Amino acid sequence: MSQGKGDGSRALHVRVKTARRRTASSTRWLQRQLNDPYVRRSKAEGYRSRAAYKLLEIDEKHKLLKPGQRIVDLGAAPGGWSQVVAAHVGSTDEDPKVVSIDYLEMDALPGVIVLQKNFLDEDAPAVLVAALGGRKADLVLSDMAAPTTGHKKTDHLRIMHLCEIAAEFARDVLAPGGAFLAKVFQGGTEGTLLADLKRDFAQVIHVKPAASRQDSAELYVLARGFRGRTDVLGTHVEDDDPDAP
Ligand SMILES: C[S@@+](CC[C@H](N)C(=O)[O-])C[C@H]1O[C@@H](n2cnc3c(N)ncnc32)[C@H](O)[C@@H]1O
Repeated sequence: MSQGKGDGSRALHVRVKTARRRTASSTRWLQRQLNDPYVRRSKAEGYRSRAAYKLLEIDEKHKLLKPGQRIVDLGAAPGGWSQVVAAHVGSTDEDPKVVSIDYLEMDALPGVIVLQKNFLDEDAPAVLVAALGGRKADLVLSDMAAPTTGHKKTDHLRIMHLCEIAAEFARDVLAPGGAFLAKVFQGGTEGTLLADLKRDFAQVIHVKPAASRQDSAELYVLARGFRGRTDVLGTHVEDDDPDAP
């Protein structure tokens, strides 16, 4: 059946309204960027993202970063956190100590092995371990966030899923005493994830740096003092286990 004149003009009206809403939202976003002191600071200080200040603040308070550490940065693009950690640990191209992964393209950074790959790919952990040269890491960072859908429950579930997989990976690659810092959502980690972190790390806390927008539901879980790998029964696995990475 052919579309009536009324239907056509209604469709056009909806399209105009949608376009106006999109323009208004990009204008609001642009305005927020222009007014954001962390965006201005990152441009002035040469950081690729305002996110760099979240890690700098967490480190200032909790003293996470030390020279010589090996670090994995999950969800690294555009590279603010990688810049911060590479400088702190003294990573160089000759002896790279930082491995970063993102499914988005990320410009090269001195002292950082940059992998363009989806962390959820089945072979991603093996690729990361190979990039570490088979050595253990001292710190696993995850600032991974899937694009938001606007549906709070879906966004919460997606970010917590990324955190769970990141925590599983951290257990496999961290040296005893190592730490895990990951983005979570609103109420923070709970249930099995929190219980598992508390079992495997000496200290688990949630932190919200000032650079994290106050109106955002973002929060970070910081787990320190990794006790070493455990098997499915919760028994500790020795480090020289031939199956260990
Ligand atoms: C908030 S940004 C990270 C910002 C970064 N920490 C910085 O300082 O520049 C989140 C990143 O997570 C990445 N990401 C989300 N899911 C991912 C996945 N499954 N695998 C790899 N990267 C992912 C996104 O592409 C995005 O670049």
